[in-house]
Amino acid sequence: TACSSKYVLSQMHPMWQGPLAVPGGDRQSPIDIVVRKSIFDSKLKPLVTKYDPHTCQQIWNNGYSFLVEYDDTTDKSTLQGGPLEDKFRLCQFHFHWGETNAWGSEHTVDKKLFPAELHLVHWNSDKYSLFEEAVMEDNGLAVIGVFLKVGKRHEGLQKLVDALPAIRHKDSVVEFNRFDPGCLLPTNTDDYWTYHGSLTTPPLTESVTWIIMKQHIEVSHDQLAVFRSLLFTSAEEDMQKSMVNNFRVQQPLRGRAVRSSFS
Ligand SMILES: NS(=O)(=O)c1nnc(N(Cc2cn(-c3ccccc3)nn2)Cc2cn([C@@H]3O[C@H](CO)[C@@H](O)[C@H](O)[C@H]3O)nn2)s1
Ligand SMILES: [Zn+2]
Repeated sequence: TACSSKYVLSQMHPMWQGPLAVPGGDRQSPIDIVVRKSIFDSKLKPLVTKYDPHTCQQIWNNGYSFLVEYDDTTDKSTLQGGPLEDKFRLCQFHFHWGETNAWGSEHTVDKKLFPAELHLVHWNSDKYSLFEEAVMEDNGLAVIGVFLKVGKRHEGLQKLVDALPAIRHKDSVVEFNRFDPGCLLPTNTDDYWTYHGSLTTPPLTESVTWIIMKQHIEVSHDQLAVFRSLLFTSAEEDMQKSMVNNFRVQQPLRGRAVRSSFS
């Protein structure tokens, strides 16, 4: 019977059927970026990222995505500049993707969907001493979003892709070191959109300065297919569900301005 064989279903994870909008939330993410309504701000500076590959610690499947976690006990891997006043520490990066290449990103540009989106999560280490503190504050977090397109193979990503079979199930972890997240940024990091929003997974706190790169990166069809071989479910569960469509539905702009660093 179905319950005895471990067959794989690709379906919306209950989490994403969760709160469509946080009650009273007026700066929720993700959003559609309407290019012609974005406002050029000449005061926006280039991003300054200083990532130390040695602070990379582990890669794990948290049941929503897979996270590459960094040692954020010192200012070794940081982000500053751009729209930011303070220095922010990298704590992790992860991705969101679809079950096909037709969709998967959380943000869109003039409604254009991308097959996947990378998020590099940082917290304000000038003002707070722990992620848990920063995540509750207006200016606590900064997340860089990078769109992925299907094209040529991404050599830097392959090391990460090769580690995924070891973390197929929820809560599996493997040691992962010496990975430079800078290799996942596009060549041009001067052109971006920025707006004030929220985490796109619970607790959905409205503490994120979003920095969405205008330039995408390319990964191969096969590399994305390995993302889809991950499972939402743990090894013990009977019904294995493939980890796909792990993106949140888009949220109302509520009058927020989206600024661009380029005209
Ligand atoms: N789609 S996205 O908008 O970008 C993101 N969506 N969620 C993200 N994270 C998960 C998360 C955890 N918490 C949280 C809030 C209050 C108390 C405890 C945890 N909020 N968001 C970001 C994230 C943080 N972490 C790790 O959380 C630990 C505390 O649980 C902390 O000690 C580590 O330093 C840090 O790395 N993992 N993920 S991002
Ligand atoms: Zn994310």
